[in-house]
Amino acid sequence: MAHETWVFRSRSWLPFEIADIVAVWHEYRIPILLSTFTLLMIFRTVLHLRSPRERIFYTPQISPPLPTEKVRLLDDKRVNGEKNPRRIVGGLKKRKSSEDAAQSGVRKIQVLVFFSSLTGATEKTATAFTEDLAKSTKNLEDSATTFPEPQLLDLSYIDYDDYFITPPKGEGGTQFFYLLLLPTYNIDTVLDNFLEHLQETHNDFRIDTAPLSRLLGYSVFGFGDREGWPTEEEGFCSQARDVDKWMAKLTGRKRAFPLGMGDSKMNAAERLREWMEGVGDVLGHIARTGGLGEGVVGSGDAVESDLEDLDEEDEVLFDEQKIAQGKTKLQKNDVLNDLEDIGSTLNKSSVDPSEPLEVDFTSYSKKTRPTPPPTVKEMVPKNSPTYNALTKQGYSIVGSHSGVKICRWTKSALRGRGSCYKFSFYGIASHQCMETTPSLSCSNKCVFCWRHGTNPVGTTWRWVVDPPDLIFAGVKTGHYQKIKMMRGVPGVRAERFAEAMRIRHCALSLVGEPIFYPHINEFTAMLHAEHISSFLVCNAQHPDQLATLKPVTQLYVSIDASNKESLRKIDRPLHRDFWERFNRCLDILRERRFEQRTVFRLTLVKGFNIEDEAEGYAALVEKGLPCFVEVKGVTYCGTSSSAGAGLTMQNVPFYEEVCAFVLALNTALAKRGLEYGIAAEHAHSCCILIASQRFRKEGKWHTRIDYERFFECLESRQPFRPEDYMGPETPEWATWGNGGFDPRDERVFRKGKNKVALTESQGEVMGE
Ligand SMILES: Cc1cc2nc3c(=O)[nH]c(=O)nc-3n(C[C@H](O)[C@H](O)[C@H](O)COP(=O)(O)O)c2cc1C
Ligand code: SF4
Repeated sequence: MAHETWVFRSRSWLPFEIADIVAVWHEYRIPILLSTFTLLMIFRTVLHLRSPRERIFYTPQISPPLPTEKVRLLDDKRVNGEKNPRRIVGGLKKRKSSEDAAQSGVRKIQVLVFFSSLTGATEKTATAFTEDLAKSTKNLEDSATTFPEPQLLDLSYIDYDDYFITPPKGEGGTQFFYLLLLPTYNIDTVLDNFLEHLQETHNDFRIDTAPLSRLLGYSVFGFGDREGWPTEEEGFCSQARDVDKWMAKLTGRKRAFPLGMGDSKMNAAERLREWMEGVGDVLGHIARTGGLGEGVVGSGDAVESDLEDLDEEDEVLFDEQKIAQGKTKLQKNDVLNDLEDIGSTLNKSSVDPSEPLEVDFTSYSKKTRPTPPPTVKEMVPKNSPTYNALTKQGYSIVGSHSGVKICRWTKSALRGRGSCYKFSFYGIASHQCMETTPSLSCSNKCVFCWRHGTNPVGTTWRWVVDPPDLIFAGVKTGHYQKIKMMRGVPGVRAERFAEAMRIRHCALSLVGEPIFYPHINEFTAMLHAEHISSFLVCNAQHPDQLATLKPVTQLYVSIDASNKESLRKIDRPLHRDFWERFNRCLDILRERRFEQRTVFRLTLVKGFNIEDEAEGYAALVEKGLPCFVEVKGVTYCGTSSSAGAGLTMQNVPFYEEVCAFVLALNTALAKRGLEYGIAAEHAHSCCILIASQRFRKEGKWHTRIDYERFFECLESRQPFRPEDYMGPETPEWATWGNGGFDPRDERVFRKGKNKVALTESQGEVMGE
């Protein structure tokens, strides 16, 4: 009854009956339920997509920094080097990104110094190091960048997952930079676990192979003991080297500075100081630019033979842009294309028609002499094929007619793999040598010239002349830039890298003819003012310029043949009076032999200038009386131009053939009563040195140079003789009969080369 009353009452004010609703529900409930469910799903999806995604790994916030002691107390799980199960935790967490920092306009760079120590030496050093670092990073701060105090973290106490699976999440978009100071132990220590962790992380298929790529960079310094482990092969600093390798992989090759290594009983403090300076420079660069900067495998040298030695995984590429673009190895190789290939890609028809034609003003009659072009143009304009070809080959073009490039020996020396023959003969450390030219143009087209086809030729200067200070500053910048690019290359030694940041020698011989440049004397004066020695090579075709050249440390003329016909065939000179010019240059050299060290450089090409020419060369030596005669086998480069000149591998002499020639020349010189002798050799680059007896004292050769003495002599403004800056005795290993390879360096044979078919020297490509 009560129910009826309620129904009745409802009826009185509702517009429809409840029974109707029930009926509707029964009829439409399935579509209603389905549409409600669909709407809910859409709503949920929209919400999900709009909220920021988070990676599944959890790592704690790291700011404010935890002192080492606290870290130790919080986590003593690893005290005995025990390995804990890997923790991978899921969950949605909003992460602060580095964009926050960008938004606030201030970049925060947190340096974390990791160390490990068993007997306490590394811990002590790392503590002092971190304190010093705190001071030096403060000096790098400006309104746009701050460096929170570097943190010192003991690898025995931290949880690796917090730092070595992904970088920690810093507050306010803090970015991280890792430094690792590590001893090496050939017994089981925490470092074995650490290395295992790095390796596992790299190989874990659930994790990105480079999960630490968000780091700004990293660098490792190793402590070892050379007394027990004298060489790297025997285990010197082996664990630091391994960590360095794994970190390269995990960070996506962000080795910010080369691995440093120090002998804790001998030189660790000094090596660490150099390494710290280098790391400081890199941090400064990051503070200024936000990144590690440009860099490619090697230096971009077209003759990048070293590349073959690099494990592909070890290659280092700093250029973030390139990484972002995902450049393939193929593309990179394309950039580093071989000189040879580039030479051939520059087909003859690609000569820039806008460039003035070569004109030999010296040999036209007045009547037929064409009028010179009215406007003075640039020798190598930026939009010319020559510019593109040269830059592709790894040259940095400075101004409009100068170039700089680091040679393969410079790179080899940076990696402790030997310097060029000039170290054996004259004490030039290749990693401190800059190869450059103030004139990319030349007046010969030598058959063996591997730059032929890409460099401009001409007999007179008819281009814009750049001021010497512009060239000097530009080539130094270009050289240092290329050295810096090497800092992430595996095997580069920190101490050599640090030394390389001070140029001590300049080889003016790269390509073209340096004395062609009208201000060559001002340019060499600038080198000397900075105590950079000068080795200048000229092609014996510009006697007037040679006559006015001021003393350089060592003056070369290229002697590519012993007679006129042979010279025409091999040098293919543009000057019609080339033989007269050549002879005048020899006369000038003879006059100069008591003012500076003079050198004949002979490049032997089998089938062109070796056979039966020893006598002819002896006659030339008698004419020029150089202090030294460098004899070198030609290097085959396989360019289309050399092939076009009929040059093949058959024209490359074996080292034994070069030795036989040198013996014949030595005999021919003795027959003429000339006082010379075979002083030194560098079999590795197929090069032998004949020296005047003026450079022999008490039965020992003194072919090396006292560079500081040279500058003293120069600065005294008094006349001086080459003997005045004669250096110490030529080292035993460099003298004739001993091969000439510095025993302190590691000898590396190029992979895939058939050592039976090629001599070492044939397999190597000379830097110049
Ligand atoms: C048992 C033992 C093994 C070592 N093994 C190596 C080694 O394989 N290679 C190396 O270069 N140094 C080796 N060392 C030298 C240490 O790495 C070096 O003394 C280091 O400075 C020690 O640092 P720490 O005092 O921080 O532990 C070894 C030293 C010891 C005591
Ligand atoms: S090859 Fe030439 S440029 Fe290279 S290190 Fe030797 S002298 Fe210097």
